[in-house]
Amino acid sequence: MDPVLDRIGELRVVPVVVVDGADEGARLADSLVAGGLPVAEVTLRTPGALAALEAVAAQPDVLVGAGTVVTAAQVDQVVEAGARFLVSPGLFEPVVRRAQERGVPILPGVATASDLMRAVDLGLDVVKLFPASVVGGPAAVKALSGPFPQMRFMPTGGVSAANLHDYLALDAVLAAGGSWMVDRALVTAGDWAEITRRTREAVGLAADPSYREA
Ligand SMILES: O=C(O)C(=O)C[C@H](O)[C@H](O)COP(=O)(O)O
Repeated sequence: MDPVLDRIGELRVVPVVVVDGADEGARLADSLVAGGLPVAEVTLRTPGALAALEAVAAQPDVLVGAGTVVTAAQVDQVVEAGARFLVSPGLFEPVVRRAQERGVPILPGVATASDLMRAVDLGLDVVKLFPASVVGGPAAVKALSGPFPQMRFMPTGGVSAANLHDYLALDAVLAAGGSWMVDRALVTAGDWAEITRRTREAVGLAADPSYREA
């Protein structure tokens, strides 16, 4: 597997963040490092998302990716801003192919077996399951893994501290993604301490081996 995806698999949890501008990006990076989870998927959902991405990328300890990448042009923009992995809500071939041309791993969103067939055809071995809770949660991962035993998933959408273990217990799950640690309201309120607390809690949950026995 790609070394960046391997690293995501070691970290097991990927905070999905909505941050706007370099200042929020830098503070976010510090908060995640303080919480022991040096990885972020910076979504392209704010006017200052690229500046935020660059600020996170400037923190050498943090593995930064870009989320909500929906066009091939955005692939170029985020790679140039320093993104080391890309995440897309769906599977759109021009986006996947551009990422492959740029040599940056991409996790496109899948929700059906047909999406997975296209992912396999594109040579992918890790995908995002999105929106995970809506398409069936851990049961959907299990069911979709049947015909695609080599595929690994990053369920995202509706993941929280309350259900993280249900996903991480599955062998097919590389890591789980979600915004619960970095709620947008906490960012706008400047409550970086709460972001660090939630991040640390997620790290603790991911490190707790009890879910393996469930
Ligand atoms: O737009 C994208 O590319 C995304 O990455 C979507 C996010 O993964 C989800 O919006 C996170 O879902 P929640 O954790 O339920 O907030």
